[in-house]
Amino acid sequence: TNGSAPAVPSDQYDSLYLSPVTVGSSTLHLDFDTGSSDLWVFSSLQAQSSLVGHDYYMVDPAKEKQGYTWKISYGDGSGASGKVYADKVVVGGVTATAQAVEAATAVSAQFTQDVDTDGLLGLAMSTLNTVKPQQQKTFFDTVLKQLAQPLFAVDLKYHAAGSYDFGFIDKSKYTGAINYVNADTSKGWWGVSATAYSIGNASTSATVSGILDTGTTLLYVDTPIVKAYYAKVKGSKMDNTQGGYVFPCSATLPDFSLTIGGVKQIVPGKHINYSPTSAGNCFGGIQTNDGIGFSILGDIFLKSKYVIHEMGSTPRIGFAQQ
Ligand SMILES: Cc1c(C=O)c(-c2nnc3c4c(C[n+]5cc6c(C)n(C)c(C)c6c(Cl)n5)n(C)c(C)c4cnn23)c(C)n1C
Repeated sequence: TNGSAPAVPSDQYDSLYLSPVTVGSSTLHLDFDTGSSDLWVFSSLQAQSSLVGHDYYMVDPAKEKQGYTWKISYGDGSGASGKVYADKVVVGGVTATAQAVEAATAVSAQFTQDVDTDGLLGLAMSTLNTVKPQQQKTFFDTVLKQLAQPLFAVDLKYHAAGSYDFGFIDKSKYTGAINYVNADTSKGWWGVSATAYSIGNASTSATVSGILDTGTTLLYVDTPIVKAYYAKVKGSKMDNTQGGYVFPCSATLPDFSLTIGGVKQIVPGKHINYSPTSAGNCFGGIQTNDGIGFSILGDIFLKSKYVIHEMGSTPRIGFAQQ
């Protein structure tokens, strides 16, 4: 089988993308996250006050995996925890009959406030799943054998609805060749490395090691690269109150690229204006990875590409131009 689900921006800045998923008998809107490996949902186990505005999973005690718990924290400091159920999960017509569904008993304020997101669906390696006493499989791992091809493809778009394809490559979603590189899955993520970056049409050799992460809004790279980029943006500055580089919203932003597998993967300058700040500037889509330890190729990087994640005998990543 194969299937496709839409990926709809949750707000006008593409802060995150939401996809409809049937969990048990409810349809929830989940944030598909290639940077984590838990499928967790808002649930009837939470206080009613936490559920206002959310769709949520009505737990069925008969489906509980007794004694199983989960607890996850994310790069922005948010987190959630709860209990585990085995239930039917359907994404774009692809069905997992007994998928581990992690029902929240507690979620951090960032999630309660974001009333559109009913949970996350992890698409990294199952080795990062947080369920105890026994790690559970991601949705992709659960359905892998039934897929026509062992892959999913990510088609996030700039200020528009894209899609996630499971089990097939949709030729209508990209132009030109697909450029494949081996993925480094040793740390549980979809890891890639670049051998150069370019700002405008000036290219510089550098090793950039990072992970593809649909769950992260921005593009986080090494500080010297970030400084070199904003040196080309008139009026840009590091604004500690905003927590990153900002610039006048009227500034012209140069294109940025990372060379992966010998091919320049270009991020159009337009995509690097993330959103206006409260202080009348605009917040940059490229920010420093200080404190993270590696680069994170988030939505700002992904939304100009069609990215195939193939879990074959050797995991591979394929990049194509949208
Ligand atoms: C190391 C790292 C990250 C690693 O991932 C990261 C990050 N970047 N976007 C997100 C996340 C998101 C996406 N997300 C980003 C948002 C931004 C930038 N803004 C202003 C809002 C309102 C957002 C919402 Cl609701 N949601 N979600 C839903 C979760 C659980 C995230 C966790 N971390 N995260 C940051 C900020 N940092 C430093």
